[in-house]
Amino acid sequence: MLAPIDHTDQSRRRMFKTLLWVTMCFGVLFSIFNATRGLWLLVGIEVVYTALALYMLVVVERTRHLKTLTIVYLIPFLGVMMATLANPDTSVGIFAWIQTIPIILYLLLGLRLGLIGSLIFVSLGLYIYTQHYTEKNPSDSIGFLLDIGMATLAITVFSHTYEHTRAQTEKRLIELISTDYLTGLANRSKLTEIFYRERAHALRNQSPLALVYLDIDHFKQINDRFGHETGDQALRHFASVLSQRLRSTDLLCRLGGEEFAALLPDTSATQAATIAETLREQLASTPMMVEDAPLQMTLSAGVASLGQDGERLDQLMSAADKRTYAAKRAGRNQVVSAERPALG
Ligand SMILES: Nc1nc2c(ncn2[C@@H]2O[C@H](COP(=O)(O)OP(=O)(O)OP(=O)(O)O)[C@@H](O)[C@H]2O)c(=O)[nH]1
Repeated sequence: MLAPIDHTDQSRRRMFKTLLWVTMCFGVLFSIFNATRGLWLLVGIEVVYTALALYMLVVVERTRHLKTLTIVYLIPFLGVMMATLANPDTSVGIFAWIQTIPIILYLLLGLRLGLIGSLIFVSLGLYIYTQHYTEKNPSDSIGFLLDIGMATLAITVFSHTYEHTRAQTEKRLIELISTDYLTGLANRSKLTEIFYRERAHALRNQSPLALVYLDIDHFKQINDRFGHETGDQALRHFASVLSQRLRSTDLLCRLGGEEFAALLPDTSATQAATIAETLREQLASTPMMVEDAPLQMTLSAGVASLGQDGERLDQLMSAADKRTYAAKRAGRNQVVSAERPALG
């Protein structure tokens, strides 16, 4: 049995941990450095922040609210950075750190928050710079401001483009690993993921949840008689006919070969058997055209429901599979459920 797909962004978690380690190391170094210069307020802030980074490192691995935790950490992080920039005793070279803002924000928070955060904090950093240095040495500082402003703009554009491409690629990959290439339906791994989501919803709301196994009858004969290409076409036909009859909240998926399953939220076993019966009739009355002649397909189905047949997906699959097998043995082209035994 496949485990549900974990869409938690592992790369962001890793990136956040890297930032925490970097903050801790620099926190220690800067606090020693600032202590030697007698900047005790900064030393205090850096020590507290290093301790916070250490605490976050402990919780980051198991948190389910990674984005919130990241924002909670980043706001004081950027606040400390701004306070350091604003301190007239720090050197002008400290402004080079402004360039790390877009990289950190895009990699940790994604496109929208990355852009908003970068605009706010980069502008603020450059504003602080103009307040503290332009007046002291106007000729040097304008050039420096332009250099650092342009370099930071370039880094922001690169970070934005990189994050956009990465997010698109990730979306496409998730689509690919959860879709059956032949029919375009969801595949088994998507069913696993959606089942656990729907089960949580059903348990929370005390609502029913049903699973229907659907198996094309004598599919091998289609392959043997008309060839594999037509067999593939028959699978697509099956998927298309059944999809049209189901609700948008139902999930039809191809388990493999000529076996399919439909996950029906808010549906009792009795209702699911009626729906499966409708699907059976619809398929039988919608033949596929092969070599200009109609080819009728039929299906055998087995119904299982959450609670009655178990709590886990493998238990429901096993119950539905057994009932489908009973339908096959009883002559095919029929639906079997706990209340509706095989006929024949
Ligand atoms: N064309 C095509 N055939 C496939 C695909 N996957 C599995 N098959 C074929 O599906 C057939 C399944 O045959 P069986 O398991 O005997 O099932 P059946 O002929 O439908 O018989 P019953 O289920 O007992 O009614 C096999 O011939 C497989 O080669 C596929 O992706 N495309």
